[in-house]
Amino acid sequence: MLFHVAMEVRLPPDMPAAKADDLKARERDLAQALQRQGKWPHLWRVAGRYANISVFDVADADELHALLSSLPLFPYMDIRVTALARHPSAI
Ligand SMILES: O=C(O)CC1=CCC(=O)O1
Repeated sequence: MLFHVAMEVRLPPDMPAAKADDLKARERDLAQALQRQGKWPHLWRVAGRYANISVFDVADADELHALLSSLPLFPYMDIRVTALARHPSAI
């Protein structure tokens, strides 16, 4: 099942740089593992914002929630999820 996921990252301005760097490094490692597994087939930067547009390919909303909530940056992200269904005109 495909989900469109929009993530906006909002790190507290007073977060120590070392903590932010650690969170970002762990986020990258997990994101790249999920990409290699085929569960995160699209990851795009939104130009001009600390945000991304992603597509996840997972079994269901429960798996998506488990993945998203395991992301190190999860506590600092505003996440909007849209479930995708096949368009009847898509070829
Ligand atoms: O930088 C972001 O948009 C947040 C993020 C998601 C996966 C990743 O590596 O960073």
